[in-house]
Parts: sequence; structure tokens; C-alpha cells
Amino acid sequence: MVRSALDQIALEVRDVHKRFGGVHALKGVSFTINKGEVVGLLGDNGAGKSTLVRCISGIHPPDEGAILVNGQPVHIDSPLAAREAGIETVFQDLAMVPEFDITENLFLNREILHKNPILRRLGWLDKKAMEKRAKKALNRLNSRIPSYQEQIHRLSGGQRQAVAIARAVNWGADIVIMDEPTAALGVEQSAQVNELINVISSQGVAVLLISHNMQHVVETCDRAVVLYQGQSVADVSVSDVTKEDLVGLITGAKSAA
Ligand SMILES: Nc1ncnc2c1ncn2[C@@H]1O[C@H](COP(=O)(O)OP(=O)(O)OP(=O)(O)O)[C@@H](O)[C@H]1O
Repeated sequence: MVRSALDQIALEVRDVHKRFGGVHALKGVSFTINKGEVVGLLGDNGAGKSTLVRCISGIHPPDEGAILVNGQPVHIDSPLAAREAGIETVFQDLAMVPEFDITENLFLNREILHKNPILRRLGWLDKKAMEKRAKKALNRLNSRIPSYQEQIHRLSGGQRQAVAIARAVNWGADIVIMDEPTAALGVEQSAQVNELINVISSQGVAVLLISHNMQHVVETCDRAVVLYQGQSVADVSVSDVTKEDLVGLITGAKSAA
């Protein structure tokens, strides 16, 4: 069956505005991400990337505009609402609990942990069932994590990123947003994270990736959306541009053709 172009759109950001007092941080940002596509969200410091990600992930809802998931408008006014809509965000701090193991981190999320840190001690969580699903989530990523029983504080930065990505997949996300996933990683671990991004996108997950690293963008992304002073000034296929073109768009020195 041939699917129409509209069936392919996982996420649509439509004319989103966000103000903080006198600062108009987002001035009508629009773009789409198709299923299985990896889109870089680029822009200089203060361009509005984090504000946009926070709007999509329910941390602060947009003042105006709409977010659509799989063609349906969704009302995202909390991180839980974003999760229910199929959107997971891997923030830079990864929100992991170091003294818990991988399985527990895959299941415990910010809301549960903050509200019920005692749950685990009371044994209210079915650890065996969790471990089964944890293995499945990690296998799905072909990840090189030593064991799902390993404690987070023993893992390298790249392995922690892998767990954070596995957690997003484990929650059944259609759309995964990542905030500079390789910023603190060396060459080999960055390559492993890129591999994971490829794996989840090949499974149909749409990925939005904030990055300041143009090499990473050209290696990983299909398209790039460039924000400049709160506006989307370019939406380009990465194969059509050079790293220098992207830098020119980010700094405002170049306009999209
Ligand atoms: N909570 C807030 N209160 C007031 N102003 C804010 C708030 N969050 C962001 N801003 C402002 O909105 C604008 C966009 O900031 P944002 O953090 O989204 O940019 P960014 O592209 O993520 O930058 P960076 O790459 O430095 O993280 C900036 O002028 C910033 O000062």
C-alpha cells in the first residue's frame, strides 16, 4: 500500500510562539519530521532551541501555535502529557539515578521517582517483569551495555546515553528528542550513539537532535532546521549543504536559497 506524504509525518510543529516577559523567544516556528527521519535542530546560543524542545516536551507549553503527533493535534501541558502523546526527550543530564541499576532506570521516570522514591524499597515493582522488558529494550538497540543489572554509576558516558535512549524506546516513543547526545563523548562513544540513533530511526522512530557539532549533524541527520533569533530560517536536506553552509545559516551570514 502506498502511503501518502501526510501519513509519514510523525511530528508537526506549527507556528509556535513563546514569550518570556519582553523576550519573544519563538516567533512562529514551523517544521515537520517524518517517521524514521533524523532532523537536526541547529542555532546559535539563544536562538531558541531549548525553548522549542521544552515546548514540545511539555515543560512549558507554547503561547500560540500547535503540536501535532501522527497528524493529530496534541495538548502538551506537562512532561507526562508529552509521554502519553508518544514524545520522549533525552535531556543532557539524562535524569538517571546513579545508585539504581539499568532496569530500574529504564522504568522509573522523573514523575515516579520524585513522587515515590520509596516504591523500590517497598518491593512494589515487579523486578522480573521489568528485567524481561529491559532486556528486550536493550536488545532492540543492539547496545553494548554489559548487563541490564549493571548500576548506572559504573557505566561510561556513552553507555549512559544508550540507556537513556533505550528508556525512551521502552516507553514506546514515536518521537525522540535528544539534547546534544554526544556533547560529552569521545570519538568511539559518539560513533556508538550515532549507531543507536540509526537503529531507532530505522525502526520508524522520528528523531529531533539538538547539536552544535556540524560534523555530527552531517554524519547523523537527514535534514536540518535552523533557528535564528527565534525563527526557523532554513529547513534543508543535509546532503544538499556543506558544514560551512550550515554555519553560515546559524550565524545569519547566509540565508536559505
Ligand atoms: N525561562 C526563561 N525565562 C526568560 N527568558 C528565557 C527563558 N528561557 C529562555 N529564555 C530566553 O529565550 C531565548 C532563547 O533561549 P534558548 O535557551 O531557547 O536558546 P538556545 O538556542 O537553546 O541557546 P543555547 O544553545 O545557548 O542553549 C534567550 O533570549 C533566552 O534568554
